[in-house]
Amino acid sequence: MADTEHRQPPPAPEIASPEEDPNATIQCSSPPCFMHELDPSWLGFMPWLEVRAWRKAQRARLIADRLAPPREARAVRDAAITPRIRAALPPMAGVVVGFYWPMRGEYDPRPLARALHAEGVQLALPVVVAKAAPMVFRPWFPGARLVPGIWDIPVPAEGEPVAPDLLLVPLVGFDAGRYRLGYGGGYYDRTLAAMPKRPTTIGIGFEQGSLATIHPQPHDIPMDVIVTEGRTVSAGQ
Ligand SMILES: Nc1nc2c(c(=O)[nH]1)N(C=O)[C@@H](CNc1ccc(C(=O)N[C@@H](CCC(=O)O)C(=O)O)cc1)CN2
Ligand SMILES: Nc1ncnc2c1ncn2[C@@H]1O[C@H](COP(=O)(O)OP(=O)(O)OP(=O)(O)O)[C@@H](O)[C@H]1O
Repeated sequence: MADTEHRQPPPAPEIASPEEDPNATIQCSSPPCFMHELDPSWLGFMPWLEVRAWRKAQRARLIADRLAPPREARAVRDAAITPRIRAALPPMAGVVVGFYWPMRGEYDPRPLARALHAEGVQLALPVVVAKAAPMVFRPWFPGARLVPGIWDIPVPAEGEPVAPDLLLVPLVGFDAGRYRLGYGGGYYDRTLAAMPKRPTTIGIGFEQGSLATIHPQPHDIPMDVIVTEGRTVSAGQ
């Protein structure tokens, strides 16, 4: 009877185990999965250990690359950044600004810090007080006594910690989501996560540090604004 034939289950596919016959053709109801052949970064979920290794390689490449131009060319690049930071600053009355003491070819924010100080703005520098812990910010003013901190970066020798309302944050790299690549200590992320009132963050980098993605992780906190010698990128742009 035709009806009964229709109810017959389809013939079982002939599946030979690879041990039996490595050339056997396997019939499946859907194509075999090929996800494992794709670059995990393309899929958007590179595992953390891979991300960490990738970031380490990018840091080394980007730091060497930004130090490559002669000093004069780097000064020209810095000079294009200063007015962009100025334009991105909110009204500064009563605002505490955290900046940084530059190293390894970072944009030099010290002239801007001196100018802001002359305008009555209170400034502060980050201090690593313990490894893998949030940083504190100590007041800075021209002539403040500085001592070597982590990596020999100068930090104010004394002063009660202050809470910045605005942070100038150095970037090694950055991406289209305004996520930041730093030096791999996680210090800014930890500090921002621990601050009761999140300050406005202005990330400062160079165009050579632009990456498609830094493969942001749950701990990565994006910058509010990113300034380079060629662009100012804010939320909603
Ligand atoms: N000019 C400037 N000052 C700054 C910072 C900065 O980025 N620029 N910082 C911004 O954070 C803090 C210092 N940042 C540091 C970041 C990482 C390591 C560190 O020990 N890195 C490890 C690598 C970690 C890893 O890859 O897992 C190392 O080099 O061994 C030290 C200091 C405070 N001062
Ligand atoms: N809020 C946090 N709490 C605990 N660990 C954190 C936090 N933020 C970052 N980390 C850890 O810090 C490490 C480094 O992070 P990441 O690669 O993002 O550093 P980075 O932003 O480039 O460094 P830096 O800010 O020091 O320049 C990671 O192992 C990460 O898990």
